[in-house]
Amino acid sequence: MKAEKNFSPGLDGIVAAETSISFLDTVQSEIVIRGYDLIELSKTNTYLDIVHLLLEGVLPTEEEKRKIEDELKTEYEVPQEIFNILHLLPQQTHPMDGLRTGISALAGYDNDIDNCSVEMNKNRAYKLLGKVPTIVANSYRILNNQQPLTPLQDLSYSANFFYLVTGKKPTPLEEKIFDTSLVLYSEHEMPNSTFTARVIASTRSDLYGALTGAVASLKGNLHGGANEAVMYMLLEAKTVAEFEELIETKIYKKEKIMGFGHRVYMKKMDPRALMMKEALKQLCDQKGDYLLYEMCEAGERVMEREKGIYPNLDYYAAPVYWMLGIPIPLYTPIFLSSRTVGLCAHVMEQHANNRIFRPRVNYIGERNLTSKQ
Ligand SMILES: CC(=O)SCCNC(=O)CCNC(=O)[C@H](O)C(C)(C)COP(=O)(O)OP(=O)(O)OC[C@H]1O[C@@H](n2cnc3c(N)ncnc32)[C@H](O)[C@@H]1OP(=O)(O)O
Ligand SMILES: O=C([O-])CC(=O)C(=O)O
Repeated sequence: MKAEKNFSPGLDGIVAAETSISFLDTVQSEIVIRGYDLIELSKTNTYLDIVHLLLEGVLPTEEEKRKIEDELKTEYEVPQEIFNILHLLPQQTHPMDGLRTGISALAGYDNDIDNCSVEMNKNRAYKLLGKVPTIVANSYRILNNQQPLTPLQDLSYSANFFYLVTGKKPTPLEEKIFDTSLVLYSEHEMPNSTFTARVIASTRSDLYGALTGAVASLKGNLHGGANEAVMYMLLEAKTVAEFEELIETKIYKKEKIMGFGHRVYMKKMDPRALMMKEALKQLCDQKGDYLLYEMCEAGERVMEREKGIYPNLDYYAAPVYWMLGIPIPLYTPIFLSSRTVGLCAHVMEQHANNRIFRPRVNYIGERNLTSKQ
């Protein structure tokens, strides 16, 4: 049957929204975030600057930054009932599913949930930015029979998050690199999870529901779940030669290599990956151990030679998180936590200028059947 409607599998190349939040400009090689280049921002600004930029539309003054940090600190605490729910989950539950459950349950604490005004959603976004790191870390701890950790008020936002996921206070270098990873993960135009959140929001459903859907989307290893998959793949090899062989075998078997490829960057390197590669180098310099760095570079060379495909952010974020001492099942939840701000900005924008998403299909099934014998 001839297709009657425009159809692009995976919505490849289809424009799904008008936005003033972000844009991947592949011609000028720029990740535009409210007018700024994300890569430049990651060199000079912190995650809280990006939070202010995404939610308020402008970079903050020093005083505004202090104010949002103070405000976020008042939101670190999570209702005990959320932890009680997490305690009821089977131990094999992935922390990403614990996080999905936790964010979903927070909806019940909102007394004005049907109010989707920009101001209300912005207040919710700040509350979520305070609570999500606490839920991320403690869902992992609870599911691993460890006592939940209490956030430390005397640390910066990112240092406290680092403390929650590792159980130790970061050195200045560790804090800087962890914060940079949060900046790089904060927002990226219209990936599957953001699209999911906007589709849910477009029915006038609430921010918690939109985020819950986005968590489920981001968990998949074609998307955010790739950072954990990359680390498991790296751990399969003990030497550079073994890692090269592993990648070659996977290519031979026509398997997807985690941490490579991207719908928008296609055959170019994700510029965020380069920033994390530099961070990995710094961590290796400090430790005097370059094995992971050399394995990653070797993997890059094999993929360039055999497939002409380059790393995305997850490829280098994974070994960076490993070197920082973060448990692997927390890599994707950390990505989601950082992306919370971008997702909230998109839900706010969708609610403020909404039309329900309702696409059509090319029907390729049967017609004119009859139930009568
Ligand atoms: C931060 C992030 O969320 S970034 C994404 C993280 N995800 C991953 O790293 C998972 C691995 N990568 C992939 O699966 C893909 O590159 C995606 C999902 C990111 C993009 O998918 P799409 O845009 O649909 O590209 P698609 O999967 O069609 O790939 C196009 C071609 O490149 C190949 N290809 C793409 N990525 C890879 C890869 N990682 N390993 C091997 N081959 C690949 C495909 O096999 C396909 O080849 P073919 O045309 O010969 O069949
Ligand atoms: O843009 C995408 O499709 C995936 C991605 O890199 C991200 O969400 O950071």
